[in-house]
Amino acid sequence: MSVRAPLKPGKQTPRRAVPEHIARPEYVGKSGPQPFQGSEIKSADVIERMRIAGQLAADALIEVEKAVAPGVTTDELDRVCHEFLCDHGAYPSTLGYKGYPKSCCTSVNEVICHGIPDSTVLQDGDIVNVDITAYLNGVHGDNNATFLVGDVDEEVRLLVERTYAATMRGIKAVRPGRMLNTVGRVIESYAKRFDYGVVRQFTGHGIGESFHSGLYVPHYDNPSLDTVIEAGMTFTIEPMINLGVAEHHMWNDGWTAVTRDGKWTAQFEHTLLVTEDGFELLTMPSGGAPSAGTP
Ligand SMILES: COc1cccc(Cn2ccc3cc(C(=O)NO)cnc32)c1
Ligand SMILES: [Co+2]
Ligand SMILES: [Co+2]
Ligand SMILES: [Co+2]
Repeated sequence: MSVRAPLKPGKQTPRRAVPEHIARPEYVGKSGPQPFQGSEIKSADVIERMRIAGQLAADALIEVEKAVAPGVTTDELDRVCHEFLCDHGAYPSTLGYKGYPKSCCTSVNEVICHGIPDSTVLQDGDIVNVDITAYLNGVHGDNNATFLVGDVDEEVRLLVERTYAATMRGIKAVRPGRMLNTVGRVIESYAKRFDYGVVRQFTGHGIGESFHSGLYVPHYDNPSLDTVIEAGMTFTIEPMINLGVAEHHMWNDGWTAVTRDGKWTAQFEHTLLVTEDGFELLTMPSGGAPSAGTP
């Protein structure tokens, strides 16, 4: 296995501008918590708008995937994401969200989530998760994928492949009337086959006119979760699965979570709608084939 030194924060570029005509989410320019007021059951109109925002977020992820290569900085990935979303009239939801400074999250190797794009240069053998949320016509679409950078070790490649498989197993368990805990139970039981750590601190979430609603979607078995899945709900499933322990610690940038033991981690995310007989993925690209990790 190529010995890659542990990651350290790089240098950040100044905040990117968003054209004035592009509508901002309610939290931009505001500090402090923005309490969620909506309903978890979305109207047909919100759902239709989420289909469009979700497809754009998925297309943005594919555009960024094309830029992933050894020698490319994570800030370059942020530029590609930012320009793609703005060119299509969307606001990058993470920019200014709780003060977050960039238009996507780029989480390399042992970074679990919320890695900040910077001067970090991707190296052959790395993995990088890119998390993109598009805000368009008043609604958010949130997705992420973990990409291989050049030639990745078998153990790490298997982690990525199995994390995608675990994500899809969790998604396929969604249907109205089921307990929401079913999602976490199937994800965790699959990950445990390989002795992987399933992150507990960060969960999936309700999403729609708000980036995060009050709904939490754990990716582990939590028998005390008494939420029943209902048609019309829209939420993300975004498990973070580690080669080693599930625990994390935070960098002192206040955003970046890394694995406690320094072992590498992978993640995939979709935004989905609960339908009368199951689910509909809202973050499918316009070209049809979803982004990386799909064997
Ligand atoms: C204040 O504390 C924190 C710490 C970390 C992150 C943030 C805020 N934030 C920034 C980007 C981001 C993305 C998601 C997301 O759902 N990805 O799938 C969630 N939160 C996010 C705040
Ligand atoms: Co996330
Ligand atoms: Co996301
Ligand atoms: Co999310």
